[in-house]
Amino acid sequence: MRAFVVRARAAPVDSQQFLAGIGQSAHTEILAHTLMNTIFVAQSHRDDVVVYLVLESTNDFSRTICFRSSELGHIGGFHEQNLTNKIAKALTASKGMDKEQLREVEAGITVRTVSFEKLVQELAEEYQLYMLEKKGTPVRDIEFAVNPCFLLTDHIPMPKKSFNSLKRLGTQHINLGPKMLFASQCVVLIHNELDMRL
Ligand SMILES: C[S@@+](CC[C@H](N)C(=O)[O-])C[C@H]1O[C@@H](n2cnc3c(N)ncnc32)[C@H](O)[C@@H]1O
Repeated sequence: MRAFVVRARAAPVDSQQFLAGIGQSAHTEILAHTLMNTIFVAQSHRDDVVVYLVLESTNDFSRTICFRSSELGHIGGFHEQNLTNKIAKALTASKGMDKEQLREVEAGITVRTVSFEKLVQELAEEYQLYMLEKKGTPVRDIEFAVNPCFLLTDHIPMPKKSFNSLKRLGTQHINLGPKMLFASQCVVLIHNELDMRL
């Protein structure tokens, strides 16, 4: 299984604010673009992918929306509006949830009030964590674990204090080349790198 976690520090957990953030300083469209490129390929979708979107602009709890590609029903297309609406639907479903609760949204989509830190602690039990980072080891020198989990951010960098906890979880750092890329571009390169090694 390939897992991807996008830590969206600027993304509001209120569905209306989330939608209003498209093309604005919150750049919530990043989540739709990354979701598209992690799950979909031409005329099909990958069936071995789990994507966690962690939205952190909140007055109560972060919202972690999970998409399991193998369980998704017909989700109505991969265009940005459809994907942002799926995210907004999950946020609406999460209204009023207490800490660390989970709700089913629709087939293959759940929402949890769980923080990034807690999520990666859980994932580290099942996956080898890889943080996408300009200062990391060149991707072609990395020997990937069977179950890799890739950690990315939106346009706001990972806070320094997360580096220590990620280090304790054995996180490796990966560089994808000299250009600073969008998260949605990183996931394409990662998939390709893994596909080429199959
Ligand atoms: C637009 S970048 C984030 C930019 C952010 N201002 C920063 O300085 O980290 C989105 C995500 O892609 C990752 N990323 C972008 N280019 C990369 C590269 N060449 N190698 C590895 N990760 C990269 C970043 O680490 C981040 O997780």
